[in-house]
Amino acid sequence: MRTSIATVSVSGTLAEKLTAIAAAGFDGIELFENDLLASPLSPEEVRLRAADLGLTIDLYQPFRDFEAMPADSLSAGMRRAERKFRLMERLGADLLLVCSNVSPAAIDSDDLAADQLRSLASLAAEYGIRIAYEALAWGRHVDDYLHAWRIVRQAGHPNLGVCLDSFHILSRGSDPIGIEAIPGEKIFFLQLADAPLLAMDVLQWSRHYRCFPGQGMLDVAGLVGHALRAGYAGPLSLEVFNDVFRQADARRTALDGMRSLIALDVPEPVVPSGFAFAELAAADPGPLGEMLTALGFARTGDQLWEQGAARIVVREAPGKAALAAIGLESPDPDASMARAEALRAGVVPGERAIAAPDGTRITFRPPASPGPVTGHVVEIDHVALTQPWHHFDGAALFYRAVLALTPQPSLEVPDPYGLLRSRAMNAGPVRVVLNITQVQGLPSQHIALACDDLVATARALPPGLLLPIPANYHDDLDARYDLPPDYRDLGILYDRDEHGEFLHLYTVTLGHVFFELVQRIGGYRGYGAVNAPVRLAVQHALAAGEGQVPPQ
Ligand SMILES: O=C(O)c1ccc(O)c(O)c1
Ligand SMILES: [Mg+2]
Repeated sequence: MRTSIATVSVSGTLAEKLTAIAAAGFDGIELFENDLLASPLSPEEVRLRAADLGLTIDLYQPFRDFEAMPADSLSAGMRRAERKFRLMERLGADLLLVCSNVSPAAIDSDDLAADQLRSLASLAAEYGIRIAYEALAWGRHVDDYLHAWRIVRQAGHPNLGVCLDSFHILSRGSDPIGIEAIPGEKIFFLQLADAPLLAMDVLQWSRHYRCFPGQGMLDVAGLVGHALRAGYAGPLSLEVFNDVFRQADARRTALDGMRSLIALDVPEPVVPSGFAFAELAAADPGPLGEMLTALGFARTGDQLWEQGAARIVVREAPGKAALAAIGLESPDPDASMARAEALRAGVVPGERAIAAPDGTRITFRPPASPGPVTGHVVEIDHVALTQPWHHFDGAALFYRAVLALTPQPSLEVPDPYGLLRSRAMNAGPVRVVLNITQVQGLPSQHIALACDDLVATARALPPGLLLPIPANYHDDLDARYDLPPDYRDLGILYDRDEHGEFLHLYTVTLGHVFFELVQRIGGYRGYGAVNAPVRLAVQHALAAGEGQVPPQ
């Protein structure tokens, strides 16, 4: 299918937007009026620029507050429309989006709306232009797509159809099945946007938090299916209003948008079945090796450390210690790689690996048998990756679309200097936690190792390896739960949910990485996020050289 994107979805001047959109491989654009108004390019120049870049102008928008107005404002509306039709001739655009009226002056009459839209469509026809009528979720009298369709049907003009927008439909909780009752040729345009589930005014939600399909929690793919079954044959067009995208790099955003459209279309994902390994790199790998030894790992190869099914590769490379790569076990590594490439993942030159947006290399391996049992570590429980704030939605889309992980709701965690947003993505035992940092944030990643007995593990660790946890934390824990005194003595953090309990502790940070040791008891599903503020505060204090928290 043809792909399109509204110019409002990416940052920059109109010229920059066009360049970024073309570079990502889109076929066309929805030209937003404000982008044109602010552009020094004439409509003819915009038309030429788009054509040179291989882009068609699929839609011009928005045209507001036209229908169902008192009779005396009709001529002003028609005059305004005629100017826009002439403009569209210059642009070479033949589809105008008309949003349902939000004006307090609008009259609650479908007959009037249909009559006036019929007049508009007749005038448009003289210019070879068609009108796509869209129900805004906050429209004054028309806020539902089926209502908009009833008015279009009543108007009965060949140059009048509906524009369906997944956000307006799904945000109101309307059932998209009704789309299948609309003849495909009367669906003039299909706009796609996802959104996180937020309890807020729908206009604010739409104008600030829309995101690309797969980045939020709406079933955009299901809605596209209904439109295709109705016979819709126009472009799949992304229309995203998002405060972060307005500031982020346009090329990156446009590529994310393209990836989200490809993901709607690619067949069955290849779901990874486990972690094959995590790879750390450091100019001086010595301290990493020492820490792994202290954690009970056996060195089983030149660069390989193993314990149970947990495998850590330690490589010498310039820079401070950092997480460089993740190996995922795949039932079909070649198919995983092919899917990643189809979804425009960057392939690392000379390697069978792809690069995640945060730079982490990802490779796919067939499942392997576990290594030696040398301690209580059983496997890698999760990997936590830090993302810059403006890459968060892009990263979520990458891990969901390319790696077939299922996103969990975002959590917000207070940090001494800001708020950390955290979102887990998982597929069975493969768990990746994306953490957003703020400017002052600590750019650290961590590997969480699952243990079968955390108390025994902690007892065996040499002093100085663990992050010291303030006594206040354990005082509060004691107030809430009746826990073994070992937890306080060993600095173990604790959480529970309706499924079970979670014990965890953290090592000090080496370069940009630290380890977490975790024990899940009875199906606990989370990641101890309630305890993250304590960890972050202690890490900040240590990084600021505020010395050691006094031993308890
Ligand atoms: O927020 C708006 O006003 C607006 C305008 C045009 C659209 O297509 C839309 O979905 C929303
Ligand atoms: Mg829309």
